Amino acid sequence: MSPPFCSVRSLTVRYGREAALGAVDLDIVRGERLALIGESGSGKSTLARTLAGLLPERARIEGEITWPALGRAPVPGRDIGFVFQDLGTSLNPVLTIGEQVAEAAERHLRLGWRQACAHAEELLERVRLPQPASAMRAFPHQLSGGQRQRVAIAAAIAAKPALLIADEATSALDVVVQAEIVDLLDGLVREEGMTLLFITHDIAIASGFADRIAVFRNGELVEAGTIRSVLSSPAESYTAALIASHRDLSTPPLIAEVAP
Ligand SMILES: Nc1ncnc2c1ncn2[C@@H]1O[C@H](COP(=O)(O)OP(=O)(O)OP(=O)(O)O)[C@@H](O)[C@H]1O
Ligand code: NI
Repeated sequence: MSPPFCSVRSLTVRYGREAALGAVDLDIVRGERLALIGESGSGKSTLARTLAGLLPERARIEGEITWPALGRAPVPGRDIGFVFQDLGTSLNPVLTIGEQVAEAAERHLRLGWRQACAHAEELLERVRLPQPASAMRAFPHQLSGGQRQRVAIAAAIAAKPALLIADEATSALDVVVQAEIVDLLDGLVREEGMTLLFITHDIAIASGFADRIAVFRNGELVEAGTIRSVLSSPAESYTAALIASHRDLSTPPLIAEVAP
């Protein structure tokens, strides 16, 4: 067996007195699409931010995170790309789409500005943004929410990160656009061989395309396993309740797809 991409051991994270994440053990397999699910406040984003080195300074971390497949500590932005939920804050309103994606390429790939702009346009094509050449000159407010999220994804993958973290990246979008973005992420990680950490509170979205699922509650990892095993025989009553609360999952065809 190849070494895990990332190995998390006894990870505890505190912002204040209480642990936001308590003694989490989790391996992330290279190339897998791992979904983190769980209700609001369960610690999903805390785990993602810890991996990406994006915790606030006052946060205290105990435990160990190693990157066996990488063989060194990841450089955030270059080895790990991050896409957030908030379509407003991840893009700068006063910079053009082209400038922001090119800036990411320039910074992480050490390209000259002209090359970075050419690369940015290719990236906009890769995320299937309509009319990438003219979109380069557009400002964020001129795009739809789904288009802005495509731009954020383009910036996140500019340096070809080994790990892409999407934290509720589709939650602010309507259902049809959500599905398009999930489809895009799925295609990109397959083509680029990226590992995807997909965070959602929506178990239906997670089960639609992820390989494995990790269920969080109150800062603890409740269970982790393949989508098939977790959906068909959840080990924990909490997971069973999450599944049962989702009508789409308790009715065909999804269960039929998942059942052995
Ligand atoms: N920057 C912060 N400062 C203080 N407490 C925080 C901070 N970020 C998160 N927390 C707390 O840590 C706990 C875990 O929060 P976290 O954001 O990781 O959960 P989550 O599963 O991502 O929730 P959501 O689905 O709402 O995004 C919560 O109790 C939350 O209030
Ligand atoms: Ni979150």
